[in-house]
Amino acid sequence: MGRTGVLLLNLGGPDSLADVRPFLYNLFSDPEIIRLPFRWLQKPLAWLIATRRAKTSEANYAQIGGGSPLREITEQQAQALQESLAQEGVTAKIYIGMRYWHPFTEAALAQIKADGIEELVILPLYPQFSISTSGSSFRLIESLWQEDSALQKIKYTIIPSWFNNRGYIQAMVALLRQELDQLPEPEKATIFFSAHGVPISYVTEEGDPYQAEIEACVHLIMQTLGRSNPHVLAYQSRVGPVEWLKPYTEDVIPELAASGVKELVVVPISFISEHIETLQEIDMEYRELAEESGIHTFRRVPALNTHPEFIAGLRDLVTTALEAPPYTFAQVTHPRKQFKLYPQERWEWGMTSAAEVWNGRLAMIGFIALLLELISGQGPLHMAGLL
Ligand SMILES: C=CC1=C(C)c2cc3[nH]c(cc4nc(cc5[nH]c(cc1n2)c(C)c5CCC(=O)O)C(CCC(=O)O)=C4C)c(C)c3C=C
Ligand SMILES: [Fe+2]
Repeated sequence: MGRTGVLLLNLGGPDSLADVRPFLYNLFSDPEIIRLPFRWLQKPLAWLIATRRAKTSEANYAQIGGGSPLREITEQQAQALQESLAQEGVTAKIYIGMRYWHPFTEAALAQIKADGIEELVILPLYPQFSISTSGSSFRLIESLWQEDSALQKIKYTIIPSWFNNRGYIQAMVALLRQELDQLPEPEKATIFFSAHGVPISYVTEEGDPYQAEIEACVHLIMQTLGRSNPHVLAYQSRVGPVEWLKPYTEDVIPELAASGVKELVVVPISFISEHIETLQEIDMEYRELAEESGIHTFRRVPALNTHPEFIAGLRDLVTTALEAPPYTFAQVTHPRKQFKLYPQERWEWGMTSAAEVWNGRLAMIGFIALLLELISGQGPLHMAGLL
């Protein structure tokens, strides 16, 4: 076996409050996060949204100590994974590639080349695949691969998602059980699975398997738990005006309270590390909402971080991937329809479906603007003397 490396992928988070705005700019510059018909619009719009959002986002990060703990926790996970692999006789160097903040994926790949890695396992730290997370990182790595002959010499394999991994499920269940058992009547509490949302169009139009993998994961956790607690699944962290996967966490909490639920145990389902969406959004915002709505017990299952069963699960994923035939970028396709899940459909001139949609939207905007101008008697066409 040649020199082996494992590349852990994650989203990244600001290390300090000063990093929040540039981090948001990087995030919104990604076409997998905001989809626009014209590439040239992406950066100016990213700048605008990052600038508008920075204040709220900074205040949220200030509430959790002034930055994201994601980098530190990921480093601990990398260390634990390296040790666990070594115990199984596998010598591997672990690299961290964040998508939107340090240590960036580009820097990790440069180090992988410098270290002369010959065999690489690419492991996203997202249990469920989404075009917006693992897909975005795969797209970036594939494009870097295509333009670099040194990278092309590395034998690589991808693990697209691992929501059904044994160690992961068992660790989730162990933590959930621990939390339930601290209640006077553990079997009565409602288990509330809260997943990070994505725009619904990713699932319905682009074929993102994210929702199906989240639902399958919830099913596996409940099956392994083997208890009859009532449970619900909802989606949190919505950004922007478009419709996201439903139901929304902030709607379901008061609905449950209104139906008489008094005890909630929240399971953050799409996150394996503590970060802003667990420490601030769930622990502060949703807790307050729950208490205001009349829920008297609100507990949150901790994120996995370096839970030993979870790390053992990651180790098994790596060792299995090293033994199996390589799984390549080209194989990350829609589970049933066999089209590639990333890169997203790019804007193409001509009679494409994207062109039809955008022509339709622009025509509607133009029609409404004309109508408003005719009703109000004011507007650019009047100014130009055309009306
Ligand atoms: C499964 C995990 C995640 C999915 C799916 C996801 C999609 C997604 N996220 C945004 C917008 C934001 N995400 C932000 C931070 C953030 N998101 C995830 C995970 C998923 N995102 C992580 C791990 C983090 C980092 C958290 C940290 O501790 O720093 C942010 C910034 C924070 C904030 O201002 O709220 C934004 C914005 C979109 C639009 C999206 C799908 C299209
Ligand atoms: Fe996010």
